[in-house]
Amino acid sequence: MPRPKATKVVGVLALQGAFKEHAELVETCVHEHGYPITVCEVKTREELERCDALIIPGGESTAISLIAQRCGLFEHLQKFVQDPAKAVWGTCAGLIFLAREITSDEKLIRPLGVLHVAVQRNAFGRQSHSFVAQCNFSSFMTPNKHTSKTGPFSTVFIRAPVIDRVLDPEKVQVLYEIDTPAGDNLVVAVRQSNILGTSFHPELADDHRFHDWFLRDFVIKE
Ligand SMILES: NC(=O)CC[C@H](N)C(=O)O
Repeated sequence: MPRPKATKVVGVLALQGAFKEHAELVETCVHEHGYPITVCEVKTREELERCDALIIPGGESTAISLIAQRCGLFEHLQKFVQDPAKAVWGTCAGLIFLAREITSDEKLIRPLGVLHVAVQRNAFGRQSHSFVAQCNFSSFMTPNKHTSKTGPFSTVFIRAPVIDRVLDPEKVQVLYEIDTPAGDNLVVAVRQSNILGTSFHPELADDHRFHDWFLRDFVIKE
């Protein structure tokens, strides 16, 4: 069935990881604000080709990369993420998969290489070192004037990477850093034009403000 012209298709790469949670939060935003958006899971080239935007979820970057190569999707994903007309968001393993360089275990994973950053996997330690930080994203996240929720965002970090180095500061904007007890500032969110990368998992919070901002600023561009 032909879709109305203005409708955008947001795909969630569904090879491995927390793709259902992302799709649910996109649905919640669409339901609440009536955006002209449909969401679909992406496992094949045909599904990818229908999309205007792609979310690459957290999970295991080695698995996502391997499955993408084995099922023949890797080259199509590479082409998609390099297209400036497409919106792209990688969370956690998705960020690693988008990166140009991986500074740890680099032989295990072939990244898409589009985001001009070097990332370090598992930068905060093991699964048991997972944590939730209260982050205030108001410096970059334009508020939705139709929602009343404000204040810090409960931000989930699970075996999260950090952005060790920005390889091209002209292209990549640092959006957010967190402070460690040791006094370091670690980069955990960046933007490169139409591409967003976050170390953390907004899809695991009971809060859809991050998804709502991505849909407004990257997909609909209102
Ligand atoms: N929560 C996550 O996505 C973890 C990412 C995982 N540490 C990896 O390297 O892929």
